[in-house]
Amino acid sequence: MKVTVFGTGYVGLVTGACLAETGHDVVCVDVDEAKIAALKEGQIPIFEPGLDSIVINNVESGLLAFTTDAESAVAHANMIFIAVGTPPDENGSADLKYVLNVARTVAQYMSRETIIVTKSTVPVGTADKVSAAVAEALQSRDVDIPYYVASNPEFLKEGAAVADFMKPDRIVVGTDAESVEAAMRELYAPFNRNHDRLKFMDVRSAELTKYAANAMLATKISFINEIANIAECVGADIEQVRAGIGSDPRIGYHFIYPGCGYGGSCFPKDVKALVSTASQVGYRAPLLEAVEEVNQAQKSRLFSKLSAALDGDIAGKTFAVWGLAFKPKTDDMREAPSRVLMEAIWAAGGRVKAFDPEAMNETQRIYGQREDLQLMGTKEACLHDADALVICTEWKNFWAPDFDAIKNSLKTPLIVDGRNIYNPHQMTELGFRYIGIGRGN
Ligand SMILES: NC(=O)c1ccc[n+]([C@@H]2O[C@H](COP(=O)([O-])OP(=O)(O)OC[C@H]3O[C@@H](n4cnc5c(N)ncnc54)[C@H](O)[C@@H]3O)[C@@H](O)[C@H]2O)c1
Ligand SMILES: O=c1ccn([C@@H]2O[C@H](COP(=O)(O)OP(=O)(O)O[C@H]3O[C@H](CO)[C@@H](O)[C@H](O)[C@H]3O)[C@@H](O)[C@H]2O)c(=O)[nH]1
Repeated sequence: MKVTVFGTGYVGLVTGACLAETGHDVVCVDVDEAKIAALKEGQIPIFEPGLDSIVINNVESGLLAFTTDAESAVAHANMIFIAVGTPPDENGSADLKYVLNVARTVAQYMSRETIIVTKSTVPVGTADKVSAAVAEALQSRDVDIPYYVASNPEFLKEGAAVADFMKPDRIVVGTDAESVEAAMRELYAPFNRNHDRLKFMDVRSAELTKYAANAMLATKISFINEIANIAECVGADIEQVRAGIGSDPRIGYHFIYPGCGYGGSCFPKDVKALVSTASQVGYRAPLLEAVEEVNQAQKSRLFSKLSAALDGDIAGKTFAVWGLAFKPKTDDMREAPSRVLMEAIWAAGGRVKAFDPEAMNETQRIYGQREDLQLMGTKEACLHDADALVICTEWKNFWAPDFDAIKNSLKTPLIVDGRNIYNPHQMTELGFRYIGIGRGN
């Protein structure tokens, strides 16, 4: 099938590349000229495992093309995906300006019956707004072209985006139109072979399903972080508690890893947006408000622990920071806990030597040159003459380091571990002062 995708970020690029990989004929369009120029050259603007090869192969085979020309992109297909950003506005609601701009652009150029599919994460009722924007633009052109607006929220995780898209747990489609259902079945047939993963529902339910999924996952994380904080106060080890509760299949092991708070471009903004949606219809959502509040506090705990371990004496000291991305296998630093930690260290007069396997360029882009931040080429290089090591992201490469070398390099053998990747007893035996999350210290 011919498909057009607006937006070449994490979702748009992965959607376009994965649809092309299964034989669809895809054009991806973006307003960012530099990004499109780079993609045309085979340069992938984000680090996402497996993405570069499917983009390059499908561009070569002619099934995937990139453009900034919206008119030709709309002419390419009568199934058009909107996969642009929905950042929070000043009230925490999702800002729909990019989504509605695309809707108007599509209406400006479309010449035949068109299915417009919202893949961006959008609040309940957005399909109606998209529909109204299209209707208005068509009216101002004085044309009457039939169109449908469907919802098809995306559930991929960064760092596993290609794998998630290729093997989805479910594909949610909100539509009331049988013809749209048939088109979506055809589009997703390659992803739907052994089990029927397609879940058709009404548009509002599809829009809410996306927020409900993210809010549920964020709730699990804030829940375990709160239990971790209680564990600290009562001298229990959250890792043993986690194993104890996760073995109950009603609870499960997924998304109950305690840490330094959830980050990324989705959970923080989507929980806030759902709280905002609820409040707009007169419902206060105290559980979701608490999920957000616990997470904010959790992100500050690494610095509090570091500062407490040094009796508040941060000024003039240097700290090795391992892991800058908000999670492993990505270079994305949006809402990353590492940023809260580093900014607190700097505010207190400390310095940072940092390493991340993929997010060094992104860190440089965000913070530029500053004399209290040194980006080091290896994790070992951060340690020399540092007053402590702080771990923000659980990259696999950090799990089994040479502990003797760490001890020899650090000025004091202090490790603050925001992801609980080491064994506290072993660390004590090795002579470290080891502070984890929810581990009785
Ligand atoms: N990042 C994720 O893991 C993820 C997963 C599921 C859902 N989502 C949702 O998907 C949406 C997109 O997220 P993302 O992370 O891919 O965003 P992103 O910021 O990485 O990319 C958005 C892209 O849209 C482009 N754009 C903006 N206006 C445009 C226009 N008028 N025409 C064409 N392109 C335009 C931007 O230039 C940018 O390249 C958001 O609603 C997000 O919540 C994200
Ligand atoms: O047990 C856990 C699991 C995750 N996290 C943190 O939670 C954040 C988000 O992680 P993850 O969900 O793996 O990454 P995202 O790429 O943000 O993906 C989420 O957000 C996407 C955008 O909406 C959705 O599509 C995905 O289904 C949803 O998992 C990261 O900071 C993780 O460190 C924890 O602290 N503990």
